[in-house]
Amino acid sequence: MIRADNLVKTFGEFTAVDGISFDVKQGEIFAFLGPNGAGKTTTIKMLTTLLKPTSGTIELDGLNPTLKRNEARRRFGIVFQDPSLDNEQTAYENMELHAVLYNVPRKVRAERIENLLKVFELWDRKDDYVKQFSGGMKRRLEIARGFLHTPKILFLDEPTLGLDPQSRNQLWTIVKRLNETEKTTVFLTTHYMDEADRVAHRIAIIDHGKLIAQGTSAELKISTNSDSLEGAFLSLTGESLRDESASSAEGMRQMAKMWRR
Ligand SMILES: Nc1ncnc2c1ncn2[C@@H]1O[C@H](COP(=O)(O)OP(=O)(O)OP(=O)(O)O)[C@@H](O)[C@H]1O
Repeated sequence: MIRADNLVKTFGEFTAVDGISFDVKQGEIFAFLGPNGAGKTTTIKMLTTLLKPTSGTIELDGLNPTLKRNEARRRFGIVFQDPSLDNEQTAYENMELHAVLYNVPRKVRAERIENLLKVFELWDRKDDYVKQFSGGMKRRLEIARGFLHTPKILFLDEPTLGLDPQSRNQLWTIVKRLNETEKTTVFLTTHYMDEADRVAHRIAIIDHGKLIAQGTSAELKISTNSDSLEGAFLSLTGESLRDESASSAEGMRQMAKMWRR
């Protein structure tokens, strides 16, 4: 469903993504796990036609998104780190606008919005302004919106950043359920190992722009002789996720991202 072959992205002299290849099957939840600055967002931007690869090829549902940009775009939904909801509109209005933009047929629009708002436990708040929502509710609404046009693939870039454990848990439970019922392929990035371990069918570990391992959580543990994903990660990278031993500058960057929500 998603195939990347020897994908490279350079910014001037700097190589942010350094020759990565992977294959995501239909219906799979695939996690890109890596520390801040590893190249996760750059990869997602290339996969979703927002950045042009320096070299390498991408295939999305059999299409080359660089050549068939609009056709490819119709097949996926994206939820980025930066919030894109309109705070001055209600939850329902945000959904409706997106449905119109993505040509969700008028006949099914209302039903689909109602279903998704119910699944994401926001139906009873549908007429409230988004500015009154908590961070967790906003994230749920963004992801509900991402599912609206029945995409074949949903890209989620660090969707749980800044959420409390309960909201993270709730969000993943819902995404997993939709992955099962709608068979949506999910490509997500995270730097939380427990999330990748719990949610993803397969995990790719990225660091300094390179994929250093990929497989199921069990495969990664076996190949590194570790009893946890964290142990596997440490064994593969020789370091803990940089975020966990964050420098003060990195800490501030994380805080800034959270407050922007
Ligand atoms: N437009 C750009 N120009 C120059 N450098 C960039 C640009 N975009 C990203 N980078 C650099 O590329 C590297 C990878 O960034 P990227 O955002 O892909 O990392 P990430 O793994 O998603 O991290 P985070 O979790 O912090 O978003 C970083 O060192 C970043 O500073």
